[in-house]
Amino acid sequence: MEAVAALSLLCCTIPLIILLYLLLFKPKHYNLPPSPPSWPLIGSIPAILGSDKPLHLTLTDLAKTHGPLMLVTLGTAPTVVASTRDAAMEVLKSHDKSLSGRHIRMSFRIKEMNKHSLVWSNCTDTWKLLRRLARTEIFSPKMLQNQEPVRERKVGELVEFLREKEGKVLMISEFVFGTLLNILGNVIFSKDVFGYGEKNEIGMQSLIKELLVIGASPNVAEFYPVLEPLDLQGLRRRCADRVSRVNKLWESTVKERRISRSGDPKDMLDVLLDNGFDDVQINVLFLETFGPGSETSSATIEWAIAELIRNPDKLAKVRQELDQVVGPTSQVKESHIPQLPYLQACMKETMRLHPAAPFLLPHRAVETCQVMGYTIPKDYQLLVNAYAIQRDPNSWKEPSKFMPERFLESEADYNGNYFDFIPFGSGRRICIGMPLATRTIPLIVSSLVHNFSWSLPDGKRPEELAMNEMLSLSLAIDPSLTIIPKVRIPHA
Ligand code: HEM
Repeated sequence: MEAVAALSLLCCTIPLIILLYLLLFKPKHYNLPPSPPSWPLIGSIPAILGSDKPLHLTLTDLAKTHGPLMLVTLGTAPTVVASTRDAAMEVLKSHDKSLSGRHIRMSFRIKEMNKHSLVWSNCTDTWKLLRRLARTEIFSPKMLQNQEPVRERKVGELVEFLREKEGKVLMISEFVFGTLLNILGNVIFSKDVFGYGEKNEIGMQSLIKELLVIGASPNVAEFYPVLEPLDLQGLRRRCADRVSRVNKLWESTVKERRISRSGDPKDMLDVLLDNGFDDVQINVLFLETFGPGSETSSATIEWAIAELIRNPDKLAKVRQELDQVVGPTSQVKESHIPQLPYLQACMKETMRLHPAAPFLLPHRAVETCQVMGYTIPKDYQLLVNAYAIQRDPNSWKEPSKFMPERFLESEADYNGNYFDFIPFGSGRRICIGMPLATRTIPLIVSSLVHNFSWSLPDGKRPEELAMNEMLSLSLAIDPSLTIIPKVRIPHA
């Protein structure tokens, strides 16, 4: 009797469980993009872990088998990856609005922050206001021009510091990162935040670096979103701690400016105060300028120097152009950059081969939509594989080679209209810092090339320089570049 009852219970509950599963988890009638083999609960993790390569290379390889739009389920988290120019155009142009949401990284899900975030929020009215302020005021041509002498001064300080280190082995990214923080500090609130030497250091560099490292650490909740509230690895808690410590570093600056604000806006803080932003909003926006602005630019500069060292003939061409346009004993100014086409081609070629954000920032479908004949259900995460696109042999001749010349005759620019080349993204979420980055990065690289010749430690030859990639929040060279400066231009 009991057996019969148990059997009937089982017969009733199994279909119920299947029905619930299909209703809750299985999108019906969806023609989802092709996927590598996927199993319940683990998804395509074996296909990803089976490769010993970093994620951007594994996904580039998988796309060769599964196509330009592929579905990769990591644990239980479905992610659609777009890996060709046409797929990127569909995601970032044709379906820009539907796919413009953000998938917030689990470690950055700090309530107070995300509410006011520019980077992680959907395209809300506040986000639109912030983008407008960024375009028309904070990074407007007028503001950038007004701040030009400060940026040149900050790069001059870097050059002076490096002169004193002539003949020493240096990890160049450390000082470039500090210089970028100072440039950003002056864009944000007209102050330096990094000192070349321990006694001048206020701790901003280490806090920002720690925050980026913690944020980039693998978080099990990315694979099993249901675990997110538990913060099992304590990553969100540690991020929140660094955020509150870094906020304290500019607390008094904001307070003083609230009392003494007057005249035309001269930096980001003035613009935010003029538009009625409160302290919490200001903290979030400062952090979202220091964070994405420093790490991406620093990685790009390091790659550019590494490529030029590895390619002495290209380095010689950059030097020759600088000697002609700037003069052999003068310092580079931002106003020289438009007259330096070969340098600009080197910058583009660096960002093509080594995009600092190889998947852009993660997008999210805000509504279900059809892309290239496949369905992308609401809330699915989307990655645009800029790394694969910018090395696609269908678009680029000898795609793995550093050939700046290819950009001399090309129309390709950073503006997101040329879908083979999207280091800053495209569409409504295109990088807001692009006008600043495209001034600062060539200024720093050209100043380093013009003022110094560089050699590698231990007598290593240029062709022996390893160009291994490491993907954390940005795509970085691994190990960090160490070089020895030799002064070319005596004191100006
Ligand atoms: C080499 C330098 C840089 C690169 C390669 C870069 C790249 C990117 C990319 C790929 C995106 C995402 C686009 C998308 O999701 O479709 C982005 C977004 C963003 N970037 Fe940059 N970036 C750089 C420098 C900067 C700088 C200097 C700042 C600030 C001063 C900045 C601030 C931001 C912000 C706030 C966003 C989020 C925009 C939004 O979601 O609406 N970036 N950047």
